[in-house]
Amino acid sequence: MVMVTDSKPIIPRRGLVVGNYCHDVLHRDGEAVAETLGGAASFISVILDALTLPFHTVSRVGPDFAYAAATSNHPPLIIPTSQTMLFHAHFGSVYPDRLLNRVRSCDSILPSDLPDQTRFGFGLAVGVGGEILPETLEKMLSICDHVFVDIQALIRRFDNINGRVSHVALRDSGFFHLLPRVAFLKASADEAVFIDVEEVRKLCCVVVTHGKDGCEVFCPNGAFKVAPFVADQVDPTGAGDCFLGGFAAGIVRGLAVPDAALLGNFFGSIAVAQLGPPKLDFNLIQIVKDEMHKRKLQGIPFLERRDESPGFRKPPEQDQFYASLVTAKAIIMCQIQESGRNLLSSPKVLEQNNAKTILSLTSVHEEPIPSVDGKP
Ligand SMILES: Nc1ncnc2c1ncn2[C@@H]1O[C@H](COP(=O)(O)OP(=O)(O)OP(=O)(O)O)[C@@H](O)[C@H]1O
Ligand SMILES: O[C@H]1[C@H](O)[C@@H](O)[C@H](O)[C@@H](O)[C@H]1O
Repeated sequence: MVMVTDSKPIIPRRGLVVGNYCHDVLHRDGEAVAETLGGAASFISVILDALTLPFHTVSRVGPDFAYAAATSNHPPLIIPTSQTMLFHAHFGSVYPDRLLNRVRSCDSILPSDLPDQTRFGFGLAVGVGGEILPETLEKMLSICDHVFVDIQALIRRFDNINGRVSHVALRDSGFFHLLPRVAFLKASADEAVFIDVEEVRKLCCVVVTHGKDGCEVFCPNGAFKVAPFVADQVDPTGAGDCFLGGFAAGIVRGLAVPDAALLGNFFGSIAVAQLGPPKLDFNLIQIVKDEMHKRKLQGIPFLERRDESPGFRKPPEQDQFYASLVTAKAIIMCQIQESGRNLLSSPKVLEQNNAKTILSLTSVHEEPIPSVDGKP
């Protein structure tokens, strides 16, 4: 368990995002519908940038990397002897459970790739194709105050012939001994079966995402559910990444854990409504930032809150926060729809964006406001 040594208010110092960018080919019901920039680091960058949280990215790609312009703010390390990781994802009614093949792999991220002389306020270990080694995570834990880990970076394994993604038990992954130094471990419901949640929550907080049903948080001193936002799912890819980006940003910006989880659900629901990394308008995201500012807990570092109950109780007036996010989402989705129309009529802009996506966007829903603890 991480020890609390500092009782100063948390200051959102620079973050460190570690995980390879990749190329994704998305197939809906057997048909290739888009090629996009992928990798959890790319989805998370969009969220952290939109919320103006400064961070440094460590990511490896090959010279064939097709999205240099889209990642110019957070450039990857281009390894001349390697190639960019490539995934083929299959989803839709034929594949209700997304099927994922790693078609090409890329070099691992080594501890020596991480900066030596810098200390980071927070870290995100967000590998997609087995590129994060135990020693790399160990170094992250030593140079970052608080580390958020996506379990997909730890337990994925790949078939030697077709690259089909499978999983090993977290206990057998080679990372288990590091859990007591991790702040939050995020797993999707499919991945959570590879851990003993009751055992792991004694070591670090576990956040389990449940797709359209929102998420659950399990900490040593409490567990709760957080309600989802309604979305028309176009592509499930990156939902978990955007969830984690929103959740981590919420924690770093000083929200209570249930509020941060709500923010994760918010960004997860925006992600599934678009193909590839979401496009977010900075001015509209300001609404979300203003709401976050209002909800900020003053003066209590989150790791301290973790050991006390207040950070894990449903915070006062969270339904109001939910309602504000619903309103923000309606505006953001309208804007996305509008820019999608513009993008489709302007192939040049599509190229500039460097997202070779075929955009397919959602309609905006009026959402009922459920109770945020998941109870009717
Ligand atoms: N259909 C949906 N409608 C609304 N919200 C969704 C939907 N799907 C996902 N989300 C949001 O995104 C979060 C993460 O989704 P999910 O549990 O599918 O993660 P995941 O399987 O890790 O995603 P991926 O691996 O595709 O990135 C959910 O907790 C929820 O908040
Ligand atoms: O781009 C995506 C994304 O980052 C997902 O989180 C991951 O599940 C896939 O492996 C990847 O192709």
